[in-house]
Amino acid sequence: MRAPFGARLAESVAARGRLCVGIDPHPGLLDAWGLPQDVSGLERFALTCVEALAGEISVLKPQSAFFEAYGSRGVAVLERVIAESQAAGALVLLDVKRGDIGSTMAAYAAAYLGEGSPLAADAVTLSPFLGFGSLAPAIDEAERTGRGVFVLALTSNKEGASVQRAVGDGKLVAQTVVDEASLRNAGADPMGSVGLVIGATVGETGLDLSKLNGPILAPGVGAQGAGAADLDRVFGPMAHVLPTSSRDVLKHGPDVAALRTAALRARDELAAG
Ligand SMILES: O=C(O)c1cc(=O)[nH]c(=O)n1[C@@H]1O[C@H](COP(=O)(O)O)[C@@H](O)[C@H]1O
Repeated sequence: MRAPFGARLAESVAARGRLCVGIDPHPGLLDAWGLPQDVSGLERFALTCVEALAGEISVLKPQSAFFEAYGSRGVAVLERVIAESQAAGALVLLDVKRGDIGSTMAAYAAAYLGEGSPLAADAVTLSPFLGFGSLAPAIDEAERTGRGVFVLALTSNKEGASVQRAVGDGKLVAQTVVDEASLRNAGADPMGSVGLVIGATVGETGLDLSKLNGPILAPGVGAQGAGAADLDRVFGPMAHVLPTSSRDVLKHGPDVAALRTAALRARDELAAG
């Protein structure tokens, strides 16, 4: 039986440092790497990332859409990315941003978090905007299988604020997401397995994160403009913040050594102060 995701993440970050690298095979990056825009190019791109990063970086985050764009053969590449990254010791956070009514959410949970599913990762990204409670089947399944979830709270894009900073029941919608996640994580040691996504670009969060007891994925560093100073400004000395960067690291490929060096440099620059 797998240990809970929160414990596995804490252990991985202690050993490998706090950085998640996104595997986002943008068509423009395939071009820049001199690869064809077909399944063979996708496969070469993604497996080069795994070779360069999976033995060193604590979390890899493949973005599902870039694989789905190539149909079933692209999804087969995603399955290999998940399996080979895990075999090399990295945790895999599958970025699918799912959210649905509870009965179908259970089907997504089986696909991405269920034991024996070829697409099961260590954790997935979820969207709570059908109501946090609609995510219960996925959170329950993650808890059953030692996996985790990262729920969108304050996203890095500027359009997110119109929904996430809206006030309902006297508090920010994003605070409701924080509070629900905190309830699920209460009492877990060293932390729970229900993470949040809060962009490093969001400035003052206006959120009380003191009871979260879970990890925070912080996208927006690098290509979206945020850096180490922004992480400090947004999160202060909070524990369990996991910055994530995709294009700013990936642009250093296709050379395996150069890609690895760029990732390690980003990890060191973004290390907790
Ligand atoms: O959930 C995410 O990963 C995510 C949430 C968010 O608020 N903002 C955000 O950029 N992301 C993802 O993080 C990655 C950022 O990529 P770069 O901008 O190239 O570093 C993309 O895969 C986004 O989909």
